[in-house]
Amino acid sequence: MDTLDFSKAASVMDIIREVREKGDAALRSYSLKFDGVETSELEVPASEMENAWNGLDEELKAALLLSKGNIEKYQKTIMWKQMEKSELYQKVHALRRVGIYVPGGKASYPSTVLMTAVLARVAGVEEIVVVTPPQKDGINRATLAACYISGVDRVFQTGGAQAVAALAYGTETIPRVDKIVGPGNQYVALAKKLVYGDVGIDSIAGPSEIVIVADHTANKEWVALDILAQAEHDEMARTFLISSDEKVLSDIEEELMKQKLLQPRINVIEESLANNHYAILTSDRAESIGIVNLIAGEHVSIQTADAEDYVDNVRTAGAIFIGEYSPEAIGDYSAGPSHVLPTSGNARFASGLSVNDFLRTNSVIALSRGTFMECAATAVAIANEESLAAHRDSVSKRMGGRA
Ligand SMILES: NC(=O)c1ccc[n+]([C@@H]2O[C@H](COP(=O)([O-])OP(=O)(O)OC[C@H]3O[C@@H](n4cnc5c(N)ncnc54)[C@H](O)[C@@H]3O)[C@@H](O)[C@H]2O)c1
Ligand SMILES: N[C@H](CO)Cc1c[nH]c[nH+]1
Ligand SMILES: [Zn+2]
Repeated sequence: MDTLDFSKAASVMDIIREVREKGDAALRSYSLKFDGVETSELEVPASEMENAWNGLDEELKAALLLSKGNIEKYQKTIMWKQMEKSELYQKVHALRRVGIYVPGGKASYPSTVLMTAVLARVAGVEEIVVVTPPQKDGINRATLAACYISGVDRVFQTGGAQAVAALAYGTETIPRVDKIVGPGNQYVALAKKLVYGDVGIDSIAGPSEIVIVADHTANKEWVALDILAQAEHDEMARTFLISSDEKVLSDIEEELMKQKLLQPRINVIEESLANNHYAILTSDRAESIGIVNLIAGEHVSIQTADAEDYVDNVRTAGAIFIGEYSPEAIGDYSAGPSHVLPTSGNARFASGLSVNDFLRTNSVIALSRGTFMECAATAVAIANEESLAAHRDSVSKRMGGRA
């Protein structure tokens, strides 16, 4: 399901062009325009990261460290391994410099720092640069503290499409990176799409989404809160509730209307629910699974008696949360896998961010004469078919060996 708003693409293109032409001056002027903040200094001094960490209360410090530990543990288990050298093998390299977009428009996201920078560190990236929107009272303390414990090298206060352009092309102050990762709103997502090719990107991780399948065994209050937890991110956040039981749908919808009134971010929630919430009645389990796969949502949460059975059938999801004790919010903060996940149907072809996004590979071809001879005649035949005589001769001359 395509949900990027392309009517914004022209203005995003203008922003990118302006940053390429005017560099830091353009960043300052956009910060004033979109964030209402004067940014005479674009870089946050490294000492502020350490000070922020030292000033954090002990409970939050412990929480961030535990989350970091779980992220590291999980990412180490899934990291590509270096193959043994042989005649044909694949070599794994860490990227040299990466840029991380940490959102900061409607909320602060220290968790996103952990869910991105820790992965880059595990991969062995040499330099990690963070960009995040400027704030009137300075960058959020917990975000800076998370940068400190995650091993971020430099933090710049600039957000939106302009920050993505700065990372893609470099400015006087912000270094050009090899790859940009991290989630953001529509402007960020469109900018990443536009600069791709000049720089690597992870995937389009835009406004949050959840697809919940529930049956009569689901706890309606918990499900309602799971819906609200995504709706509170953004007016554009999309939430889907699927059930083959009409009463389950109506009970949960009723609970949702009650629960939303207790939420401090009610304004964002109401707009998100009004425009982007769907309650879908299906005829049976098979139809529910079909719809889940069609939506290809960022998060799929299964809260049914037979939740385990869904794992093999749900093929398109950023991440799958099985059972009532795997709420999506636990994945946002502390389970281990990154919460940076593909949105807008991108789960049809993209995966969630992992340590392997910070690696690249190249194949190595180091043939002995014997192995060369095994494939030489094939190469000559195909080169002839392609009428590429120099290719043919490059192989055939070697077939006779050195004089
Ligand atoms: N998919 C994921 O993995 C994931 C994870 C965390 C957050 N998110 C999503 O990230 C998003 C964060 O959005 P946010 O808005 O809070 O922060 P953000 O940092 O993504 O966007 C804020 C920036 O948007 C730019 N902007 C705002 N209005 C603009 C305009 N009219 N024209 C041009 N630029 C404009 C400004 O530069 C501002 O600094 C949410 O949609 C949330 O759901 C997704
Ligand atoms: N649910 C978001 C991804 O869509 C990630 C997040 C960060 N903090 C809270 N939630
Ligand atoms: Zn969330």
